[in-house]
Amino acid sequence: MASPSSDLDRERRKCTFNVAELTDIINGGREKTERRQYLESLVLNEPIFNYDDYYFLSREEKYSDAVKKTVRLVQVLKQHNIEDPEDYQTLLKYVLNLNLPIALHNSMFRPTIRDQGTDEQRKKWLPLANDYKIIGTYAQTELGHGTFIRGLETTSTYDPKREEFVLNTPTLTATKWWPGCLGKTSTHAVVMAQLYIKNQCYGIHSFIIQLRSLKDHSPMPGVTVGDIGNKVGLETNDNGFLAMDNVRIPRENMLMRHAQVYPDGTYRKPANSKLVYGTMVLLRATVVSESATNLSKAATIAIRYSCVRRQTEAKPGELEPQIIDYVTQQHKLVPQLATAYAFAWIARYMMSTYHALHADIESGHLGALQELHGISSGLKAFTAEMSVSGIEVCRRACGGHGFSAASGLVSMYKDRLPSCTYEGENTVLYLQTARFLLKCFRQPSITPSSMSYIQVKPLPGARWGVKSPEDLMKPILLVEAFEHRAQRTIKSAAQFLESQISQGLDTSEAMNRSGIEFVRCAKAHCYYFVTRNFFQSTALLKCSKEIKESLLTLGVVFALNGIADNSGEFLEDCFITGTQMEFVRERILYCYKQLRPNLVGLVDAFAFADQSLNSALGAYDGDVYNRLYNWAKRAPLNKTDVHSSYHKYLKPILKSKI
Ligand SMILES: CCCCCCCCCCCCCCCCCCCCCCCCCC(=O)SCCNC(=O)CCNC(=O)[C@H](O)C(C)(C)COP(=O)(O)OP(=O)(O)OC[C@H]1O[C@@H](n2cnc3c(N)ncnc32)[C@H](O)[C@@H]1OP(=O)(O)O
Ligand SMILES: Cc1cc2nc3c(=O)[nH]c(=O)nc-3n(C[C@H](O)[C@H](O)[C@H](O)COP(=O)(O)OP(=O)(O)OC[C@H]3O[C@@H](n4cnc5c(N)ncnc54)[C@H](O)[C@@H]3O)c2cc1C
Repeated sequence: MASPSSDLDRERRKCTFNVAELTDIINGGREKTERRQYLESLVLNEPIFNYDDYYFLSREEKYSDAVKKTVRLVQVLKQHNIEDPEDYQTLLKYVLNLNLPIALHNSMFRPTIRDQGTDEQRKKWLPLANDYKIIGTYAQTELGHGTFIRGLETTSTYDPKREEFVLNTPTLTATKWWPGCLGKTSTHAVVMAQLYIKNQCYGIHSFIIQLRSLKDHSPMPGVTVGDIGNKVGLETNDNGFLAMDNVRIPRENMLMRHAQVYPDGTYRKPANSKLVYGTMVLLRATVVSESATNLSKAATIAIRYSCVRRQTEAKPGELEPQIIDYVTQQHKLVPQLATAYAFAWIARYMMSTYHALHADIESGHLGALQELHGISSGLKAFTAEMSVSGIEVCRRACGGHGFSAASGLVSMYKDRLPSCTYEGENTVLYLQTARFLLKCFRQPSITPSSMSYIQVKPLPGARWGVKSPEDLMKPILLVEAFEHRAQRTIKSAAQFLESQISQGLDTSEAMNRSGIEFVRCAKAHCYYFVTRNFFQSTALLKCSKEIKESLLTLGVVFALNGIADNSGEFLEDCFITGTQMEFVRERILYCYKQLRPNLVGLVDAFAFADQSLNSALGAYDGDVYNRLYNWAKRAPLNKTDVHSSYHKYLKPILKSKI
């Protein structure tokens, strides 16, 4: 048998480009790589951030271990004056392989105060939060409602005599349920509740509530709080429940940047009622980036492993091939790698669009709200869905060892799975994007330039300009296919909706009946958007010819697999012919061959530290079998040669006479 390490060495020698150059591109430049290396150096050598036996821990031990790591992380951040959210995100992405029990503090609690608090409120709360003197979460979802925010039942009633709000959980279904870090960690929460003044309801607003004493962490009077119990994954997180019984807070604890309640109870409404949903939009944009990172990790593990794993001699006595040389294996993994790159590029687009449009909104240009919501909803759903299913493809591609916790892919899959649900259930978000697409379809004046393609009506009888398999290497033709599909499905969704209305259905019923068409067009739009962005961004890169070629070929794989997997949608109106579809399949195979020598280089370029992959199958040196064996020997069941259950249960039946 060939040595696994020499297999990876050989792969690395075959790579046609400079891996470090590609790492810089992925990180966003040499300076960013150096910053990342500096941040890594702060934590990687600390024993506390060791994850070797993490997969053996119970739920409670995992939570406790995560709290310990969190506290040390906070100390490191303070010690080195690290305050930039980008640095924090880099540490989470590349070094710390877990969901912290302060995830919601940094990703939602602080941003909500920043975006929805007045200057005075920011001045009061942010220093406390930034210094981790308080730890907060975002408590919106209830037992009875998650998607339909307007249906939340928690109440916050203004008492003008004492200038206080009184918060209540009036029913069982009003109990807050799911908020991350709520159960055991957080001392405070931004709670979303229906605002009542003088018996009139003004809808959902945000309030800061103290959950636990800052002296001994016990729940505050009137607050019932706890962990909701075990889940599929995210064992380090104490997703919680919260019920409030006449919890009084000062008037100043309502976040009043957009809407105000004056001491006498006068209410001033926000310029747009959706401003209160702003933090969710930020998190949806962040999920795009998380989806890219995690799929990159999964592809790294599965591709390295597939280069050291050998199986099935072709002829008796011959060296068994590396499993990566089976085209069926390439057909599982190369599309995941291509998707990981496509998502890394769209994540960068999403974050810069978020910052640009968020700045517009801050300066009062509220039209940007719709655009940001329309773009981020669909991309969150699309990337979460494909990333989660891609991680599972990678896991299965590792055969039996993919089922071992030591693969790192099991916990990754379980922890990423809820990204399809949290921050807006995927179907619901696709429907939101579809609404926006249809609005743009009807009203050119509100169509952002990034979506102007919607205004071009697809020509009936239009045909794809591909004449040969070689034509499929031309980005312009690939993007054209996705553009056509998106235009056609948006138009067809609009027509479907109109047909339902003309049959006499009211608007909401007609919208419901059009839901499947809506989701179809939103997905088609997202595939187009990501493909176009991939080729546009790659074309702009200043890099070696070899890197550009590899990236373009990955883009072709992403696009061609998208066409092959959704072939019905391209064949339906005869835009693509059966012969062209044969070209597509032929070219996919050709691209796999082109990319084969560079597969390890393309995953090495992500430069994940072994610690962050925490995988016996995917470590840089490829020493898979020693790692698996040594890991198994440390398993709690192997602490003694004879397990206590032998004495308790087995022994009597083994010793009993038949
Ligand atoms: C070193 C220092 C460090 C420092 C750091 C400092 C800070 C820096 C931070 C940096 C972060 C770094 C951390 C990274 C770590 C990441 C870790 C991740 C951990 C993840 C944990 C997981 C967390 C998970 C958390 C959660 O899960 S939190 C809960 C999430 N829950 C949902 O997402 C509910 C979904 N449901 C809805 O979003 C709505 O309900 C609904 C369906 C839209 C209908 O909404 P409704 O109100 O009914 O709407 P309608 O009245 O029908 O109106 C409909 C009309 O409004 C429109 N419209 C609806 N919305 C919006 C909207 N937004 N905007 C604009 N318009 C909108 C709509 O287009 C329509 O327009 P039209 O077509 O009519 O013109
Ligand atoms: C791990 C995890 C962490 C979370 N963290 C937080 C947190 O920190 N803070 C917080 O407040 N919440 C949190 N949540 C809650 C989360 O945001 C909600 O679960 C999510 O928004 C989905 O809402 P739901 O559970 O009500 O699903 P439901 O809306 O009940 O969805 C069930 C089904 O109904 C369908 N459906 C619902 N409405 C419609 C519609 N209008 N049209 C078509 N189909 C529809 C959905 O597509 C889905 O198939 C978390 C959830 C999880 C799983």
